Amino acid sequence: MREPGILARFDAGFERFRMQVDLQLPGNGVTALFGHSGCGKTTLLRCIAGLQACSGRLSVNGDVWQDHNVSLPVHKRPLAYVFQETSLFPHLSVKGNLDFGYRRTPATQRRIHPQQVIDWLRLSRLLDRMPERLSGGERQRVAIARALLTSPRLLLMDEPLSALDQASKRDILPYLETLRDTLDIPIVYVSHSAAEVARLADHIVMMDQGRVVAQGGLQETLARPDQPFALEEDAAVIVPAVIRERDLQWHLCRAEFEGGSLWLRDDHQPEPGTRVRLQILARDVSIALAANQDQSIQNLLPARVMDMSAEQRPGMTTVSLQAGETSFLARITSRSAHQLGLGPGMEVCLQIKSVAIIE
Ligand SMILES: Nc1ncnc2c1ncn2[C@@H]1O[C@H](COP(=O)(O)OP(=O)(O)OP(=O)(O)O)[C@@H](O)[C@H]1O
Repeated sequence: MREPGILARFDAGFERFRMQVDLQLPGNGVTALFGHSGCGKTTLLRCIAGLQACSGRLSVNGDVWQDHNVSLPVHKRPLAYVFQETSLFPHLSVKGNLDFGYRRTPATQRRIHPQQVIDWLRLSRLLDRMPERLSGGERQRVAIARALLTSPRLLLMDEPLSALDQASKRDILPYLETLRDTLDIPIVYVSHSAAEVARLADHIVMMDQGRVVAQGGLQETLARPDQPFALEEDAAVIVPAVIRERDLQWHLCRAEFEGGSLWLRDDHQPEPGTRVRLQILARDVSIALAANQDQSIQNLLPARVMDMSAEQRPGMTTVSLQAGETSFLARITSRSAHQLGLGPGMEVCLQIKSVAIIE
C-alpha cells in the first residue's frame, strides 16, 4: 500500500550541530517549519531535497526517495525549491524564464501548464518584461511560477518572503494562499514570521536545536500550553471563522466560529460570508468564574479548562481552554490561577480583549 503524505526520518550533522527528526507530514496543504534561527529548518529542507548528506528514510506520497539502499540524487527528486532570493535568468524575459522551467520537464510528466501559473500568479502583464525591471515581489512570483512549471510533487519554500518589504509581502501572500488552495501537492514552508505561518499553514512543525518539539494541525498545536512557543510573548491561537454581520454604527463585525462568536473592529470591512482566520494572543485572554456584565469587554465566552502549563516563567501560567470545538490559550498570573482554583475540567468564562483578523 502507498503511504500517503511525507514520511521523513533523518539524522544529519555538522561538527557542532546534529539534527534528528522523525516526521509525518500531510500529502497536501502547507506545512510550516517554525523555530528560532539555527534550529535546523534549512538543514531539514536540504535533507528532503537531497542536497545535504544524511542517513534515514524519506517517502513522498508513496514514492521512496531515500532509505538504506536508495538515495535519489537531487536532480531525480521531483521537487521545486524556492529560496529567499531565487535568481531568474537575467537575459530571458519573464516568458523565457517560464518556458525554461516547462521545457525541462518531459511532456508526459507535465501536470501544471503555463496558462495555469500565469493565472494563479497574475503574470500576464509581466510576460515581456526583463527580470531587471521587476519589483522584488514580482520577481518572487515569477520564480515560484517557474518552479511550478517543472510539475513538482513537492514544493519547498525557504523564507520566500523575507527579502521583501512589508507592502510586497502583503501583496504576495494572497497568491500563496491561492497555491495552497489549488495545488494538490505538499508545500513545506520555512518561516520566522508567526503572522505568515498563521495565515498560510495547515500543519506546523516546531523545531529547537535540531529536534522536533511539537508537530500537528496548526490550530491544535498552537493551542497546546506545553509547546515551547506558548511561553513566548506573542503566543497566539488561530481560529477559523466566518463573518456573519456588520454593525455599521459601532464599526464592528461579528465573526462566528465553532463554539461561539466574537465582535471585532470592522477595519477590514469584510462582507458577511467571508471566511477569515482570527489571531488571538494568549496575553489578551483572561479568565473569570462567571460572566460579569459590568465591564467594557464585549467578548465573553463560556469555556472549559483543558490543561495548564507548569509555571515556566516566574509568576505566569499558560492555560488552554476550549469553547465548543475551538481551543484558546490564556496567559494569566499564577496568583490568579491559584485564587480562581483553576484546574482541568472547570467551566469558566473567557474574556477576550482583542482579536485580529489575519490579513
Ligand atoms: N555547512 C555547514 N557547516 C557547518 N555547520 C552548519 C552548516 N550549515 C548549517 N550549519 C549549522 O547547523 C545549524 C542549523 O542551521 P540551519 O541553517 O539549518 O538553521 P535554520 O533554522 O534554517 O536557521 P535560520 O532560521 O537562521 O536560517 C546552525 O547551527 C548552523 O550554524
